[in-house]
Amino acid sequence: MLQARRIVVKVGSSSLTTATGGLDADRVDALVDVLAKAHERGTDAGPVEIVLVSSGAIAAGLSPLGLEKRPSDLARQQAAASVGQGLLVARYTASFARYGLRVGQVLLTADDASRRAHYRNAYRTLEQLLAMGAVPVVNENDTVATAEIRFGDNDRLAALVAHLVRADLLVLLSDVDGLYDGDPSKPGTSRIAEVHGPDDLAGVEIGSAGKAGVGTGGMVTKVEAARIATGAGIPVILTAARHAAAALAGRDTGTLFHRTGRRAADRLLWLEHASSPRGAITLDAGAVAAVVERRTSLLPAGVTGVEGDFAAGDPVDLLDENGHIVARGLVNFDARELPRLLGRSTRDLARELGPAYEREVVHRDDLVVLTG
Ligand SMILES: Nc1ncnc2c1ncn2[C@@H]1O[C@H](COP(=O)(O)OP(=O)(O)O)[C@@H](O)[C@H]1O
Ligand SMILES: N[C@@H](CCC(=O)OP(=O)(O)O)C(=O)O
Repeated sequence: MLQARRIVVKVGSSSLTTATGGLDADRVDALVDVLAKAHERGTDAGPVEIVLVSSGAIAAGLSPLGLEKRPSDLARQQAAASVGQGLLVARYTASFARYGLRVGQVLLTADDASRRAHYRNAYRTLEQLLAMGAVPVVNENDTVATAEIRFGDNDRLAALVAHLVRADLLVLLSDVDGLYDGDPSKPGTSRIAEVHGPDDLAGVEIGSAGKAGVGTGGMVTKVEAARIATGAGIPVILTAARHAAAALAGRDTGTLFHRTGRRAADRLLWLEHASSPRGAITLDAGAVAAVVERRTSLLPAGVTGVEGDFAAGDPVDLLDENGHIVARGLVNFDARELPRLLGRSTRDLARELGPAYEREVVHRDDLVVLTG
């Protein structure tokens, strides 16, 4: 951990704001003190780069808009996020400036991150900010994210950002100092120091957000984030924001999730975990075998059915003839264009409708096979 050179740190709303809404400037400063010092201290191999994934926009916007608690409707959440994100970044800008550090705001949605051009842009911006010594402050782009394209929780976003920037470590900071074997507010529960894989979670009661009322996903989304990151080869520390200094100094704190896999850095992890399908395409048995076993592109000839109202570029699920999801991909046609192409060879389609119709329904580079 001490040798981690690139660290993604995610901080939850409950660690930055008061329960009634409003930023707690002292807590923001305390977090920035820890991050700036870790950056300055560096490792034997060079400086430490920090990417901060910060929640808190909605919570920070509540009291300025006269809202007493997090509203249940998306429109007012977006209004609160719009006001709160500005305040949040202004606070970080002032706080990091005490150390001569610049911050750069990066707002992402689940939807655009799984698209090739947007994914590359996000990657390039983050790399460039780090190369210039700035601290990227990432959040979901709440004001434009509609219900279908929302992450909703920043834990998963942080895991995917860690993968995107090829981080050495993901630190999830919350109001609780680790994963407990049951509801931590109840007596008799204890902290789990290390998780080596799913078996260590058997019997653990993983609950939703606590009483404070500003957090969203509770432990469910943190454990899911840890699963995504560790599966992609990135270890995760989950601890309380007040223990951030200890965690970054490599001292034993919170819960350490060991890596379980190693996965090449590509945007398909985003397609798998971040996108919500806008429709479904049914494949015949030959196309299922081609896509799942031979990892080829999906051509119109192998498609037997289309559901949903998607547009070219949207994520769709690919189903076998029994309706089981076998893959997810970015489709190259609008839903209304597909019915007349079904079962036809690309050569026929090109001859009849023009070369634009020679394209794959889903290109293999835009396709992730879902196992299990
Ligand atoms: N098994 C568990 N171990 C630890 N915390 C848990 C567990 N189950 C539920 N929780 C709750 O999850 C809360 C943290 O989630 P949340 O409020 O969403 O945090 P944040 O705003 O930091 O993302 C804790 O305060 C705790 O009440
Ligand atoms: N994008 C939202 C954060 C959503 C979220 O995941 O919140 P939290 O559970 O506090 O990490 C915001 O800034 O309010």
